[in-house]
Amino acid sequence: MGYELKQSDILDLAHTLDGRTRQKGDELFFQYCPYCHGGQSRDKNTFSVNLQTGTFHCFRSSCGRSGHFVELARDFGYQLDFGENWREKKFKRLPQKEITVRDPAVEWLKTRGISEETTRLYHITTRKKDKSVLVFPFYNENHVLEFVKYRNTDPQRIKDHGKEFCEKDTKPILFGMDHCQGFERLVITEGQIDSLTLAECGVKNAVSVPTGCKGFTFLNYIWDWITKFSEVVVFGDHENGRITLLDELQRKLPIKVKAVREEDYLGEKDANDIYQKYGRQAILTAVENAQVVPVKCVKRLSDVKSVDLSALPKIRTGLQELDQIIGGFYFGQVILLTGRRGEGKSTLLSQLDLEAIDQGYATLIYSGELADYHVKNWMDLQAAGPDNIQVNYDENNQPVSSIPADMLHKINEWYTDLAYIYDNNILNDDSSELESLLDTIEASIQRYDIKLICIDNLMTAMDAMPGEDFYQAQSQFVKQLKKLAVKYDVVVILVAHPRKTKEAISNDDVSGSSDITNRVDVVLSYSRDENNSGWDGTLSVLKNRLTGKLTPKGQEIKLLYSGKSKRIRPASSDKGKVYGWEMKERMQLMNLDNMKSFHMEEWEDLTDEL
Ligand SMILES: Nc1ncnc2c1ncn2[C@@H]1O[C@H](COP(=O)(O)OP(=O)(O)OP(=O)(O)O)[C@@H](O)[C@H]1O
Repeated sequence: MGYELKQSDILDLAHTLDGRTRQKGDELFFQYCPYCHGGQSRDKNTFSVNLQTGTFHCFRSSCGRSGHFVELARDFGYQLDFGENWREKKFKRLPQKEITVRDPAVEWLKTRGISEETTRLYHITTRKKDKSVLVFPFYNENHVLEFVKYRNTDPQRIKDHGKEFCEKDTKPILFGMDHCQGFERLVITEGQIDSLTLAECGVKNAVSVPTGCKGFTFLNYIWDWITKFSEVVVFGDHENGRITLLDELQRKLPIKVKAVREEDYLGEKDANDIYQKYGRQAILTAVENAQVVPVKCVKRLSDVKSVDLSALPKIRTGLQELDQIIGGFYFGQVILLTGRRGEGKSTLLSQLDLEAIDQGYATLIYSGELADYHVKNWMDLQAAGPDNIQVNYDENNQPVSSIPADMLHKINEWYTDLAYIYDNNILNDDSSELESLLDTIEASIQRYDIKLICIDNLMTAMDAMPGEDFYQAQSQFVKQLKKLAVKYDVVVILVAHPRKTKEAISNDDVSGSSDITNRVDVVLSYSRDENNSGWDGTLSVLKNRLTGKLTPKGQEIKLLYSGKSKRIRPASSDKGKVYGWEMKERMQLMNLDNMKSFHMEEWEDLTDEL
C-alpha cells in the first residue's frame, strides 16, 4: 500500500519544521525554504507545497528544489503512513522536569482573563531567554510531556515570524489531557487559550488540538484514549458560519460528537472572546447546550407535530360507505384504482374527480386512452345529473344523452379554475413522456394549486413501452408519484389493470411490478355486477395503509350506475347528488324568492304608512 496524501501531514510537517506558514489558495508557503533557508539574504516565502497535489518548489533560482511532499517528508525525517504501523514513528523525547512558570506568562494570560492559578496549574511559561514567547506544554494522560507549542506575543515578532510554532519532532497530542478525569465528556477547542478559558470557568475535561484546525494526525496517537469518552463537545472557532474542527472530528470519531450551538457563540469567534465579553455563565451555557449534530433526514419523533388523524384534511369520495372505511382520500396519499377492462374505472375516476371539484379542490386529469372531449362529456353528464339531461335517439335508435347549452355553460363556469386536463390523448411509447408527465404534474401543482391528480391509465400505456426495465420504470413512476403526493400534500389516483380477467381481484393481481401496490396507500377495485338486480357494480377496498380497514369478502360496497348520466351512486341511498353549480343556481333562486317576499312585505309596510 502506498502513501495517500493528507493535508494534515503537510501542515503537521510544516509545524514540525518551523511552524510559520501562510496559505494562498492551495499553496502552503513556508516562511523559509527548509533546504536553502532563504539563502544569505534570508529570502522569505519562496517555498510552497501544494495541498492538493503534494508538489513542492523553492522559487529561489539558486535553490530551485522541487519534488513531492513524500520526498520532503523523507528528507526531514517526518514519518509517513505507507501502510506499515504509524506507531513506529520516532519522536523527540522531551525532558521531564518541572516547569518554572514565569511571571510574563502569568501577566499575559491575565489579559485574556486566565487567572494565575490556572496558568500555574497548566504549567504555562515563557521561554527562558525570550519572555515574549509563551510556552504551552502538552502532557499526555500519564503526565508525560510529549509536545510543546510556542506562541509569540510580541506584535512585531508575530508579523515577522507568525503567531505559533511547535517544538520540532514532538508527538502531537491534545493540550490538557493530564487534567482530564473520567471519560464522560471531552470538550475540544481549537486553541490553548480557549481550553484554558473553559478550565477557568470550571468546565471539566477541556482540551485543545495541537496544530490548528487542519491537523488531525494527533488522533492517531491518542486514539485509544479519546475513543473511551462517551461524548465529545466541539467548541471550535466560529468562522464564516461554521465551527472549525467539527466536520472532521464528526467524520473521524466513532463516538457521539456534539457541537456548541451557533447562537451560543453570542456573535463571538471563540470561547475566550465569549468569556471576556459575557463571562463564565455564557461559557457554561454554551457547553451544556451543545447538541448532537443532526443526521441528515433524521429528526426527533417528539419534534413531529401531533395531528388528530380524524381532523386531517381530505377529499371525501362522495361514496359514504367508502369514506367510512378509508376516511376519504388524505392529502399525501396515492390511491390505486383497479378493475377489469371496460368495467367502469374511468367512469368512477371521473366522478371522484368531480367530487373533489365540488369540494373546491383543483384537479388534473391525465387520460392516456380517452380523448379530451370524451373526458369532458362524461364529467359534464355526471355534473349535470339525470334530471338535467335530455335523451335523444341516434340513427340506430340508441339513446344519446345531452345537456342544454345554458346548463353546460354554467357547469363550465363552475369548474373553470378547478378542472384541468393533460393535453395529450394518446401516450407515445416514449419514456421521455413519462418524465415530462411528472414534470407537467409538478408544474401544474405549483401553478394551478392542484390537489387531486387522476392518472388514467398509465399501466396500459406502459404495457406498450419497449425496454427491459419496464417493471422498474413502473415502480419508479409510482415512487415518484408518491414523492410528489407527500411533497405537495396532494392526492394521486392511479388506474391500473389486473392480470386476471376472471375471479375476484387481490392486491397481488395488479398487473406490472409487484412494487406498485406496496408503494400506494389505498387499493380500490371496481367491478360491474350486471347479473344482480339490486346493484350495478361493487367496490372493494383491498389495501388501506392508514387504518387497515378493508371491505370483507361478500360485503363489498354496492353501487348503482346510471347509463344516462354516467353517475355512480351508493345502492344504499336514493338521494341524487346536487353539485355546486346547481346548488348555486338553486340558492340564487331561493334568494330571489326571499328577495321577492321581502320586497312585498316592505311594500305593504310602506303602503300602510302612506
Ligand atoms: N356498472 C357500471 N359502472 C361503471 N361504468 C359502467 C357500468 N356499466 C357500464 N358502464 C360504462 O362502461 C363503459 C366503460 O367504462 P370505463 O371506460 O369507465 O371502464 P374502464 O374500466 O375504465 O375501462 P378500461 O379498462 O378500458 O380503461 C363506460 O361507458 C361506462 O360508463
